[in-house]
Amino acid sequence: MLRFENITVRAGGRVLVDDVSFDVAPGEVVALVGPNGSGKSTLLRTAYRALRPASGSVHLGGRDVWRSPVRFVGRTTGVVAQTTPSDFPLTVADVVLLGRAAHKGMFDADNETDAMLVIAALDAVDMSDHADRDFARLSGGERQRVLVAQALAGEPSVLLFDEPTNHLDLRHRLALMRVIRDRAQTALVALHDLDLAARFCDRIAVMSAGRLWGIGTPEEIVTPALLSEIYGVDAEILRHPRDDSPMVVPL
Ligand SMILES: Nc1ncnc2c1ncn2[C@@H]1O[C@H](COP(=O)(O)OP(=O)(O)OP(=O)(O)O)[C@@H](O)[C@H]1O
Repeated sequence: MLRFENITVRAGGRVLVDDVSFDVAPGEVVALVGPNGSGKSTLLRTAYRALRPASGSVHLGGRDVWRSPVRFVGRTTGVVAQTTPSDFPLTVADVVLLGRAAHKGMFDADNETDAMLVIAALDAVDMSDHADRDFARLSGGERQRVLVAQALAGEPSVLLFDEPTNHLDLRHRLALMRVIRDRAQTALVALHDLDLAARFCDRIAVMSAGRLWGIGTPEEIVTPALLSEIYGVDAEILRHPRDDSPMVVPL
C-alpha cells in the first residue's frame, strides 16, 4: 500500500535520508522511530508530497506519488505534520472540514456527507463538544487532536502521522493509538514512545542517521541492543502484563 524504494533526500549539502526502502502492507500499522534528527519527518514528507527525494520513489497503492496529481495524494493520505498551525481564525469544525478539501471541486458546497464525517472525526478524538470553539484558543493537545480529526475526515486509505501523540495526555495518547489501530487503515506513524509503538503497531521501522537501521516486529526490534546502539541508553525490556508487548525500562 505504501512503498519506499531507495529514497535519498539531500538538503543544505547533507544527506538527510540515505537509500531507504521498505513497504507498509494494506491494513498494517508501522511505527517509525529513531533519535531526534534521524530523518523520520523527512522520510514522511516524501510520502505526502511535501519534499521531493533526490532519488528513489514512493508508491501509494501502486502509484508513484511524485508522478501523480497532488489531489490523488491528498485524497489517499491523511496527514498530521510535526509543525502544527496554531492561529487559524476558524472554528474547530471548520478546521476539520478542511480535511474534506481534496474530495471537492473548487466551487462545490459542503454537503451532508461532509458534515457527518466532520462529526465522526471529532468524535473519534473526543472533541465533539468543542466543534464551535475557536481553534486558535485551544490548548496544544486539543489542537493536536483536531488536526488528527482533520486527517481522518478525508477518509484516507493511508495515514501518515508525524508524532501525533505529542502534547497528548496519557488517556488521549492511548485513545489515539486505538483509533489508528481500529480503523485498520494502512498507517506509518513517527513516534518517540517505544512502548506505544510496541503495543499498538504491527512492525517498527528504526531510522538512525538517515538510514534504515532495521524493521521488524516489536519483539524483534525493541531489544537492549536497539536501546544501547541507537539511543545510547542502558535498558531492560519487560513485558506488558496484559498483552505481553515489550516495555522499555531505562536503567
Ligand atoms: N531543509 C533542510 N535543510 C537542511 N537540513 C535539514 C532540512 N530539513 C531537515 N534537515 C535536517 O535533517 C535532519 C533530519 O531531520 P528530521 O526532521 O527528518 O528528523 P526527525 O527524525 O524527524 O527528528 P525529530 O525526532 O527531532 O522530529 C536533521 O538534522 C535536520 O536538521
